[in-house]
Amino acid sequence: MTALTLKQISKSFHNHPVLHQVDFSVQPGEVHALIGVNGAGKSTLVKILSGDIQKDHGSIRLGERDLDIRSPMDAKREGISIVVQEVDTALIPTLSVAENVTIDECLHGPSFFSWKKRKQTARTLLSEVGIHLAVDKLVSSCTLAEKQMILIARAIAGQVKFLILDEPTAPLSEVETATLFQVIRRLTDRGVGIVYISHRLNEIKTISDRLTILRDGKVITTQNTSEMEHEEMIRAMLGKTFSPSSATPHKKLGKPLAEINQFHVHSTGQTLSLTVYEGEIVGIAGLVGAGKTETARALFGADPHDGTWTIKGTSHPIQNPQQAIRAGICLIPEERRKEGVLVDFPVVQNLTLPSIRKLSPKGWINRRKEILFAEGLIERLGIKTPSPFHSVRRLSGGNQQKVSIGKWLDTHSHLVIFDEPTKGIDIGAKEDVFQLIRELARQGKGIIYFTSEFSELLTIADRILVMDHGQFVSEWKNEEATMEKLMHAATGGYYGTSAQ
Ligand SMILES: Nc1ncnc2c1ncn2[C@@H]1O[C@H](COP(=O)(O)OP(=O)(O)OP(=O)(O)O)[C@@H](O)[C@H]1O
Repeated sequence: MTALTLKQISKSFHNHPVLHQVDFSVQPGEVHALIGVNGAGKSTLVKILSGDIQKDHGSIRLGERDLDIRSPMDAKREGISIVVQEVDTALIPTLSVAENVTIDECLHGPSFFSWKKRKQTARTLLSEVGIHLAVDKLVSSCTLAEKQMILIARAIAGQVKFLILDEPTAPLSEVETATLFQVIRRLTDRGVGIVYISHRLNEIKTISDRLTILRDGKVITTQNTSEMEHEEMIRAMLGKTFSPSSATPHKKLGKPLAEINQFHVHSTGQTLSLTVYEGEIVGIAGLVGAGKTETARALFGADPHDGTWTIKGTSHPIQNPQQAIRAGICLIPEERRKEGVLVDFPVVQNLTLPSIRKLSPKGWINRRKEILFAEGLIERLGIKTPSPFHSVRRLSGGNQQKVSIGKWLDTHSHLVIFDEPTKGIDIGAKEDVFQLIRELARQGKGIIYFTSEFSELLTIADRILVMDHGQFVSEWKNEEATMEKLMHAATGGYYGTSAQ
C-alpha cells in the first residue's frame, strides 16, 4: 500500500495566486484533515487531486509513480474519489437515487447492465453509508442530507483507494455525523486513505489522525492531530489569537413583533403558533429531517401553507416570497448556492439587490453608491474577494455564504429567518455572523434561527424551541437550556436513554 503525495503544488486563478508550493500527503488507512479559514485554498487543493482543476506547478505521486491527473476520470482510474461541497451540482435531480448512485457504472461501465442489479448495488452502497432510502425516489425530492449521503455512496463505489470529503458534515446533524464517522472508520480499516475537510474542529479531533493547516494558500503546519489543541489550531488558521463570544446574557425584550397563529405548513402537515418579540433571537433546533427547512420556506411564503403573519399589529397574508419581503420578512436559505446567491453575477450586485429601492430612490441606480454600499458589507463581513466585481461563482464556498447573508443586513426587514446560517463557514466568520445577528436584534428586528448545530443556540438564542416532525416539541429560555435537554427532545428521548 502506497501513499498519495502532492509536492510543491502551486495554482493561480487569473494571476491571483491561491496555492503556493503546497506539500501534502495521505497514507492508506489514515484520515488526514485539511483545515483553514474560508478561502485558504482547501477546495482548490483537493480539486487538483480529483482532476476537477489543473495545477500550474508541482507533482502528484502514488508511491514512486508520477500521476498525470487531468480529469476526474483520470483520478477515478487511480482510485481517487471526491465528495464535493457543492452537493447540488454533483447530482442529477431528475434521475432516481439508484441512477445517481450508480452513475459512473452507467457512463463508463459495460453497455449492458441489469436495472434490477443496479438498484441492488445502490441499496448496498446506501446501507454501507448507513442510510435507507427508496432507490426509485427522484433526487430532486431528497433532502440535502440525503443528497450528501447519495454522493458518499457513489464515491465509495468501485475500487476507491483515496476518498476526499470536502465538508461532508455541513448538512448533517450530530446523529448523521456519527453514522458517517462509522463509515469512515470502516473505510480506513479497509486501507482507504481519507482527506477530510471541515470547519468543525471537534470533528477533526475525533476523526483525524493527522492534520494540515493552510493559510493564504500556504502550509502552516502538518502534525499528528492528538498533539494539537483547539486554541493552537485556531491560532494557526487565523494567524492571530481568537476569543469566542460568551452566551447571550439575559436581555429585556421589546413588544411582540411578529406572530403566527395556527399556521399550517403543508409539507410537514403541522400547525404552528409562535410570537417573536422585538430584539429577540428565537432558536429552533432540530435534527436533519425535522422539518426545519420546510417550515422556514413556508414561513417565507415560498412553500404552500394556510395562515397569515401579523407584523407589528398588521395582518399579512403571504402567498409568495415577494409579499413576504414587502411585509418585512426575509429568509437566508440553507441551500445558498442554489437559492441564496446569483452565482454568475458580481458580488456587488448580489449584495445590493435587496436594497436596490433604497439605493435608487429616483428610479435609476447610482453606481457609485451601489459600490460603496457593497464595499461596506464586504468589509463588515470580511468577504474575501479580489474586487466587488468578481463573480460569486469564483468565491470560496464560505465567502459565497457570507454574500448570501450580507445582502439582507441593511434592508428594512423586521423579521429575519436564518436556515443553518453557519454551514460551511470558518470559526472567525461564524463569530462575525453571530455579531451581525446580535446587531440585527439590537436594531429591534426579530430573528428566527433554524439549526441542527444545537451548541450555537446556547450561545446566540434568547429562547430555544426544539422541532421534531415539523412540530415544536419543547421550549426553554436560554438560561434553562442545556445540550442534553435539546438532544433529548430532538431525538424523541432516544439520546438521553442511550447516553445513560
Ligand atoms: N474558479 C475560480 N476562479 C477564480 N478564483 C477562484 C476559483 N475557485 C476558487 N477561487 C479562489 O481561490 C481561493 C481559494 O478558494 P477555495 O475554494 O480553495 O478555499 P477554501 O479554503 O476551500 O474555502 P471555503 O472554506 O470557504 O470552502 C479563494 O480566494 C477563491 O475566491
